[in-house]
Amino acid sequence: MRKILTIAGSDSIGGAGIQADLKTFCALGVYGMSVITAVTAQNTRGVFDVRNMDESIIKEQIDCVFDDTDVDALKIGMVSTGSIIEVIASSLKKWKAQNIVLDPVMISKSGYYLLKTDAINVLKTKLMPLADILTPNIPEAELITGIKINGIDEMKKAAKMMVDMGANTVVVKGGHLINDAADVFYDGKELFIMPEDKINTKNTHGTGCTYSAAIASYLGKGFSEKEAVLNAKRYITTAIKNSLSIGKGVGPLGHLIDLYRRAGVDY
Ligand SMILES: Nc1ncnc2c1ncn2[C@@H]1O[C@H](COP(=O)(O)OP(=O)(O)O)[C@@H](O)[C@H]1O
Ligand SMILES: Cc1ncc(COP(=O)(O)O)c(N)n1
Repeated sequence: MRKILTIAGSDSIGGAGIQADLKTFCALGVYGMSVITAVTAQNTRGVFDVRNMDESIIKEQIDCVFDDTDVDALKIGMVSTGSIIEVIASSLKKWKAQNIVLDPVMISKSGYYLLKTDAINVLKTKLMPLADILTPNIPEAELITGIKINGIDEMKKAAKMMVDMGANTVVVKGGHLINDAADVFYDGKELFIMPEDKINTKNTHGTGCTYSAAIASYLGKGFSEKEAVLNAKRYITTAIKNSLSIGKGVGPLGHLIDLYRRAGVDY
């Protein structure tokens, strides 16, 4: 069985972060492992408090995992501060980690700053070059590149800019577009659009987390970057179509293993 690691924050309501990632790993038939960077007190209505783990326990969690077993792929989600980013970057280099997906989580759907603004530069210089695939949403791509993104043309431009800045493959996610949910893939050579209609639901808590966890799962199973992203796009679309009206706000996605089998999602 392929072994996939998530390095991310905990979400008490179970829709985003570590919890979304482990549910995705389970549904996609891979073995999930976790390094917790922060504990958030949040629900479907918002993030109410955050405690970052200290750097030493983050480093020790990473060392414990890599010292004990191979890691076929990993994803990085919420990393709040520059010093947390630095410890993760140096640990991943030390263990020669491969198949790294970086979801540059910055602001939650409810508007909470999960990454300190002064840490964006550290993320750009220390983590972006280590990642095989970077998956910013539109506001994150705007903060990384400094350009305003209103549609597909600017998503393409931003993807190219991020590759020029040292990213390897970039997927700019279009979940924040008004009437569309197309994503842009660019690996420095091939650029293509993954078209998708916008699903009419308010329950999209943890879409970015789930998508990056699915990409990591498929990379770990040995799919090419392009195939991993295309398969993950089918997974996230199915999970949003089957999202759950749990809680009083933005509800979570449906990670139901039988559902993906029935939808023909490739294991
Ligand atoms: N309402 C929706 N209908 C269909 N796909 C969506 C919808 N919302 C988000 N997505 C898709 O979910 C994935 C995550 O995107 P996004 O929501 O932009 O990420 P984030 O959670 O980081 O803001 C992308 O593939 C995006 O196109
Ligand atoms: C621990 C954690 N990680 C990531 C997100 C982003 O998810 P979303 O953009 O759906 O709020 C979150 N809310 N909480």
